[in-house]
Amino acid sequence: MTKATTHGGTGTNGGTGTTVLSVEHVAKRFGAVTALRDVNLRLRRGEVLGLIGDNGAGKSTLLKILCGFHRPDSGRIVLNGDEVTLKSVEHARSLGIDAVYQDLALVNELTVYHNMFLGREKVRPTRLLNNRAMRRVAAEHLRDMGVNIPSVDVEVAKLSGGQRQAIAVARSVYSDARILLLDEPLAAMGAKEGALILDLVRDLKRRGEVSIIIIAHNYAQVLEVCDRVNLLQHGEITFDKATSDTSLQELTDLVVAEYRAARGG
Ligand SMILES: Nc1ncnc2c1ncn2[C@@H]1O[C@H](COP(=O)(O)OP(=O)(O)OP(=O)(O)O)[C@@H](O)[C@H]1O
Repeated sequence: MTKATTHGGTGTNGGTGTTVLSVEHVAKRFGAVTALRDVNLRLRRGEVLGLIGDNGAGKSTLLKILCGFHRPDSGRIVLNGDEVTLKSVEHARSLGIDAVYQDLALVNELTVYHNMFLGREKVRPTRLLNNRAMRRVAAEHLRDMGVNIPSVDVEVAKLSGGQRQAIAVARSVYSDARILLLDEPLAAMGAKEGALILDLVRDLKRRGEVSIIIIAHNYAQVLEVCDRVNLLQHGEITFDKATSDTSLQELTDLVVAEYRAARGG
């Protein structure tokens, strides 16, 4: 397939956003497996970037590099104009990059408000907050973000997958995350739950403070919520367009072409 990568092109998210994060020639191998060959990607301020690609294309590996979990073998990561070496998940978080995974790292047995503060003490000291204050702050923040849950006193285990996901996203935003990485946030969710997350992403987009990379397999949802879409194929970004310049048909055709090429047809 012809590469259509146009990094830094216009026509995305108004075309004016400052680049907050760039990935330059990033490669990563796991033993004999080359997960990422030569990835180049840009994320602009306030932008929602959809990352699509077949199973095993390297999407999760890329996100894990960006959240400090994996180190790239080569290449550069530039954050707000400065090259950074992300040493750990905590380090990336301290720089404002936070990932929300399917398993979410919420503690099911704890209440919503405890979870809101869990493990985030380094970012925003909460030692001085007593339980009552934590409940109040958590409730205010969730309300402010439009996350509707019955009460911050309920155990996370009692909430739906969509509500749990929303709390994990709200927690990242509360911890001052400026770049959110969402790995298949809509997978295994019903239409109603998925809509909750899509609404939350739209709301964050409206505020314009947070930039988001979202891995998704449902192209219709990608087109609905993202400003731009990048396709990762065999460890490289091979397609980069504003969602307004592409279509469900084009994205589907790309993936079908890849499938046919892999089958030798
Ligand atoms: N920790 C690891 N050790 C060895 N190989 C790995 C590891 N993580 C990923 N890989 C391999 O790297 C390649 C890319 O995997 P990755 O999970 O990044 O793909 P993906 O695009 O997220 O796929 P999916 O959509 O199925 O989640 C695959 O071949 C995978 O088996």
